[in-house]
Amino acid sequence: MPDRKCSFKISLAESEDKLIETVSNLLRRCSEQAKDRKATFSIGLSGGSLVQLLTKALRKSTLDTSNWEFFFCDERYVADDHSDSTFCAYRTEWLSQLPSILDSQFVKADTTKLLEECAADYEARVKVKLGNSHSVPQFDLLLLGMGPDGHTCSLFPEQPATLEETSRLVIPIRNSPKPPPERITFTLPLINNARDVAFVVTGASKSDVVKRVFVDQDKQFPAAWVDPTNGQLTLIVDAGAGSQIIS
Ligand SMILES: O=C1O[C@H](COP(=O)(O)O)[C@@H](O)[C@H](O)[C@H]1O
Repeated sequence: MPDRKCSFKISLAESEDKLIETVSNLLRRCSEQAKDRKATFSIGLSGGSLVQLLTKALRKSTLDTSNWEFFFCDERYVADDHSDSTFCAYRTEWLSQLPSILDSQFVKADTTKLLEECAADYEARVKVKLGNSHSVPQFDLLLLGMGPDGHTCSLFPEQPATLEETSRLVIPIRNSPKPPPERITFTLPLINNARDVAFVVTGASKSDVVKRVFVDQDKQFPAAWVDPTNGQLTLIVDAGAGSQIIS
């Protein structure tokens, strides 16, 4: 098996309840560690299936989220109230289910700007919020999903040049193979500078790609490029997604 720079842990959950508990425990550990360092806990969110799972994990936990700041690892380039918007998905869920989380805790992209500007502006917002002491800001935690094609954030296998980005931390995406076609996404320098990065992947249809990404580390899949330089990588899977990695 190829080497990783980071420490890597797999959590296989036998039921949805166990998976949600595992995500809650991760949130507790990372937010408590952040408390020792600074006033806020910075967490980058992904969309898709993670929205429901994270909502359940936060509801189950008794965590005080008042000092948490929620960013978006990728965002679809649509209006804030569009059904494809990841911000809209979280806001809609959390308004009713987690009303203590305020709109002001979301650091979201301004999708009224032109796509290029939207990406550059979001990078600037991340830098301002997380401080400029490091040339690449450091998130406390990034929660990532992975598609059946091995994409993560909006880094797709059909667009390998996006994996070579070394200077920009947030880039525009055009012609995304998965709709909607226009998006913005964190790039590898920002992702791999996080303290903790966790993939949450569910469903038997992803079992093959889970093995190819996390066991074989097959670099044709963008998710296989996630390897936090000084951080912890965690894979949280259910029995379906993890069925080919159980030894
Ligand atoms: O389009 C996206 O897909 C991925 C994976 O979504 P899932 O529903 O298969 O979990 C998601 O992580 C990303 O944020 C989103 O923009």
